[in-house]
Amino acid sequence: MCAKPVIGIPSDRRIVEPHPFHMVGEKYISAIVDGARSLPVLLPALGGRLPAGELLTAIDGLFLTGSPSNVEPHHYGGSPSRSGTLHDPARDATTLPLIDAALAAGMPVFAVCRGFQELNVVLGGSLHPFVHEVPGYHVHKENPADPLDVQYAPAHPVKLVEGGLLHALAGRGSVMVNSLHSQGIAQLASDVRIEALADDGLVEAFSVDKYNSFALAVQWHPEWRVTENEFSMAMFSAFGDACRDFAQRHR
Ligand SMILES: N[C@@H](CCC(=O)NCCCC(=O)O)C(=O)O
Repeated sequence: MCAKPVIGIPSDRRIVEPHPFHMVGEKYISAIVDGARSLPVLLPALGGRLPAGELLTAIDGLFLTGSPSNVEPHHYGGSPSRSGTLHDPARDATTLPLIDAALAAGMPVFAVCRGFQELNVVLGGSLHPFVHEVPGYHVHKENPADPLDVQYAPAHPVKLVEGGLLHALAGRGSVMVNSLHSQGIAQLASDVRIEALADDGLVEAFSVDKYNSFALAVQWHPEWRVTENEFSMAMFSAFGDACRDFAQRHR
């Protein structure tokens, strides 16, 4: 039986008074175990203290999670954030170079929510910090006062673009997705394939073909109760298979 691929999950750096911790939400870890059928390895948010090339030698795939923190706007030429915006510079300093190196190495990459936004920034795109304040766009963020089951419940449909990976995995042209984000794509990166659009026209998923590997980013949260959602399981299973193939070719 072939060994399971090892999938790196970069951590957030958060202060649990008075100490800094590096952490990943359990639902992301579970989705790699149960959906991708792979071994999750949490990567510390140490930035340049652990060069991206070194980290990549230990993994067969890269999974970028969501986070309440925003990518700092200086990474995409954006205006300074409003005061009180939560940032995580240690995560930015870790994930942005790591994504670039993983793509260049042809390593499979799967990105969710903040991870979706990071991938767009790495590939030259930009973000709206408050997409609901942009004329024409709907409110895409959750109500944090709601119970988690409500926050992560299906919130709006997305149109899956025919000929794309998600359309093939879903076997249909539209799915309902959850929605827990304030930021959204302003300028979509170049050389990517739009995979899904919200009914207000916001890009909700894209893939990257030019590196001849699995590189998929979605704005919603397929990790939420992954085993209960056939489409989510199909995404994580396809990602795990791509990582398995990468491991066999590179280990
Ligand atoms: N901060 C960004 C990204 C939002 C995001 O990832 N939300 C999920 C946080 C909780 C979780 O990990 O599920 C934005 O506001 O757009």
